[in-house]
Amino acid sequence: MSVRIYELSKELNMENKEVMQLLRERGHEVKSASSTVDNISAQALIEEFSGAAQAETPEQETAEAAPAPDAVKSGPATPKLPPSAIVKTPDQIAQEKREKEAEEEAARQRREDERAAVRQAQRDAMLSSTQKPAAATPAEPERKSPPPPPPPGARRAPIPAPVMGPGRPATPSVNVSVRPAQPAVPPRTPGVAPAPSVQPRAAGGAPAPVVPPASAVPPRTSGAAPAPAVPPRHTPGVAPAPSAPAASTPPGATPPPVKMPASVRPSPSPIIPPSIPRPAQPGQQPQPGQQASAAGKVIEKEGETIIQIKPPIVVRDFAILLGKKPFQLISELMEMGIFASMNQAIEEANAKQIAERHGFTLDIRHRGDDKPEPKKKAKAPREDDPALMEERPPVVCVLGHVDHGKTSLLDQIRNAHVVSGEAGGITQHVGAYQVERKGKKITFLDTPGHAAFSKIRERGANVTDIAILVVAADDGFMPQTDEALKFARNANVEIIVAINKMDAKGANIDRVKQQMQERDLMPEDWGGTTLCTPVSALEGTNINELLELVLLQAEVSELKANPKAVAEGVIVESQVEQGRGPTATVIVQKGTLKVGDALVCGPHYCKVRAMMDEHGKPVKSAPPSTPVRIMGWSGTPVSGAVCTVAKNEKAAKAEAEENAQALKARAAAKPAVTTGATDLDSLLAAIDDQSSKVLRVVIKGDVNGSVEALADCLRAIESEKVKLEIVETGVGVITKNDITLADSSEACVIGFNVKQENGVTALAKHHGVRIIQHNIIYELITSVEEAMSELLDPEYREVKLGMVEVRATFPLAKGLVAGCMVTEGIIKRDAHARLIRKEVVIHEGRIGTLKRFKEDVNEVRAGYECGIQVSGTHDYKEGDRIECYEIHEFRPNLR
Ligand SMILES: Nc1nc2c(ncn2[C@@H]2O[C@H](COP(=O)(O)OP(=O)(O)OP(=O)(O)O)[C@@H](O)[C@H]2O)c(=O)[nH]1
Repeated sequence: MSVRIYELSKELNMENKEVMQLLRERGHEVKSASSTVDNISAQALIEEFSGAAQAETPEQETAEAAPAPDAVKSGPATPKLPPSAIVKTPDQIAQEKREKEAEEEAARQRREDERAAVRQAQRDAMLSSTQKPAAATPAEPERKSPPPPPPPGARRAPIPAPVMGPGRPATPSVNVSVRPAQPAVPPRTPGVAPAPSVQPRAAGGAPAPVVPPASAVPPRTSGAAPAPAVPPRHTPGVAPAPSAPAASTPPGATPPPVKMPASVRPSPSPIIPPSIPRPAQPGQQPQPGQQASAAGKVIEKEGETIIQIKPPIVVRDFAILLGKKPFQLISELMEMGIFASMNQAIEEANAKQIAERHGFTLDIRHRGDDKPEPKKKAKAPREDDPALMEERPPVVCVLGHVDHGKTSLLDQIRNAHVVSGEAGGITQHVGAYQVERKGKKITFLDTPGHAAFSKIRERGANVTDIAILVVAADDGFMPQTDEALKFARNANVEIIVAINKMDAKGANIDRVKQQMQERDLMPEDWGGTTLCTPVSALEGTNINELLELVLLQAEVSELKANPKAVAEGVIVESQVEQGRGPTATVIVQKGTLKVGDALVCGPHYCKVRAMMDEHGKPVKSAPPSTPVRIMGWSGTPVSGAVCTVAKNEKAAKAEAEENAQALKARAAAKPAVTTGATDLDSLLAAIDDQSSKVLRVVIKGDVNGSVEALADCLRAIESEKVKLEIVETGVGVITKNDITLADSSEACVIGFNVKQENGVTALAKHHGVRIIQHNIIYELITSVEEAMSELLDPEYREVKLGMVEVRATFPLAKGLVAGCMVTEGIIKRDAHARLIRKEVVIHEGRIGTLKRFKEDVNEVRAGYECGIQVSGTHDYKEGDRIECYEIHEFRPNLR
């Protein structure tokens, strides 16, 4: 219920202005005479002033109490209304209604503002209560404010307590004001006056000034005294004494819950429930692990004191965390040129700087930073878990100098006849085979011995566990034996030396052992650690002993792999097979490869269509150390590359495409060769380079490794006169496409150990493309060198044929003929001739006429006489000499 001011004025018999002034002094927000005031306040005013008014005008009361004479006259007496009753006209009611609606709207707005202010105040109070437990009561909303002191001279009625919501605790004393559940302060019950708000008492015991309405009070900030001009006595760490209430407690009112002298009052800590972590006191270094502020905390981690805080970093919160007083932080900020109030946020960089200055590490936790990490899936058992490892066959590589008997040895071991099938009697690519000895498998790699295949040999060494170094007993260590030893050592594989050809004439096993010793390969029987045995691949002597040594070494090395791991293998060789497409020989290194698996190897992928062993027999699965030939590749992967099993064919294809893109990008990123000449020398070199001849080639080979080896050999041809440029390399038969490519790039086709597709010869003839083919690598290299030198311009050299001496001259119809004696060599008709007189060449021409007696002849040898006529002259004299020679064309040397 509320009362209009003009009604109240009437009631009080006062001017509207006076009443409005009175109400404003009491903290009411009144705008006009039609503003309302709550019933209780109105009642208080009435009680306060009506007595005075009565005392001043007693007759007025009588007049009011007695019915008006007019009323008596005009009709029945109007019912006597209580003095506070107000009679309104319909217009007044309508006007009032409109005003009420406007008022309500304004009030609603005000309430929202107030609520926001209260929330802020509560937050502040919470912080300040944790920081300054005995701080003064927070600002109360307007309606809770005690009335202002009455004007001097005015009679005061007892001031009623502010209206409180049901169940709302009375304004608590000291620091518990914001904790509604504080049991020490009972809620106000109707009819019982609550304890008036306790105001901080100024030093000296003067009554605390009245707190102005909340709207007039700026939001309270932690550490700052509330609105009163005199701040409460307060020293950090010492709880300030609660001040006495401003007015004496009314009878029946609940006494303030905490009211003790400062000397005996306990420190604020007991008031703080144990569940609320004790904050750091301002100016006191916060202890790690202690929650210093609702906005953050200080923790100790790995010797570092870390402040964890959520943005925005408000000065007050930050000061608490730093163990500083807010004003100290504010002044520090000012020194940095930053002006911020306690409630303002500062930038993260500045906060970091300050934190570091005070020996803290600032950990700013942005939204989402605290999110718990997604739970990791249960760990799958590690592939390299020793418990999952199983024994696997050793992969053995046979290395050695050319013709020292590597293939013969393998041949003996597996009782096959590979040697006879090899072109030129040399191994030209890697074969992989598996043999069994005493129920245990051994995987063998047969590597080529020719120098051109050093790369393949190196690769062979890299994928093996044990290297058998074959040294011919009659030849000893040779350059490629040393090279093979280097590969084996680099690949960190165990070395077993097989001294082959022990049957051969001139075999000297001790000499080989001596050489082994020199190479730090001390044989076991000489007190060293290198396993070594003499063998004869030809006669099959000691082959079993050699296999025993391999198994012994494998046992010592404890070769194991997880057959259940994701399969992975190394490409030993790849090729394009007719009717099969690209195939690759792979040695499985871990896991078990199965038909249907999807593989990825660099830019190529494969859905394993079929797998075959070394005998061409199909196999369904290949456990570790098994060599298999795999069908289903998208291309020919590079030898030595690792292939892995992908989730499915789609994934393998996508990965391969990604790899291809990456390869392209890498190739594109390679710096372009600049031809810009910087000085005269380089300019000349550039001109020379441009004028130098180039042989472009398209290389086709039976297998990837051979093609690679051939390409390496061709690149190694050194010539300053002719350069070799490889346009394309490929595996498989020479196709029409190769011819077309060669034609468009003015290249020739080099085929190694491959056949031609039908129609290739005709197409090549048609386009004038040259095809150079051989099954033996070194012969092919020689042919390519010849083709290169053919590009060079021919050189011409004079070849002297003979010499004649002019003995006489004979006149003929066509002029003089020189009668000569051939003194050396041979004189040929049409040959070049030089007429020399007294060591001076007087004429050069050709032998036009050559006669023996009267007959024309083609040639006359030394010791015979002849008649010669040199074209273009008849000037012959006795004693002249005629030199006869030919001009021959020569192919210049490549180097
Ligand atoms: N006397 C004798 N001759 C052997 C023995 N082993 C191999 N040979 C001969 O040595 C020659 C070369 O044998 P290969 O097995 O082709 O030698 P390789 O080391 O495999 O040669 P590349 O394949 O070119 O690397 C052949 O003529 C063999 O007959 C042996 O134990 N005793």
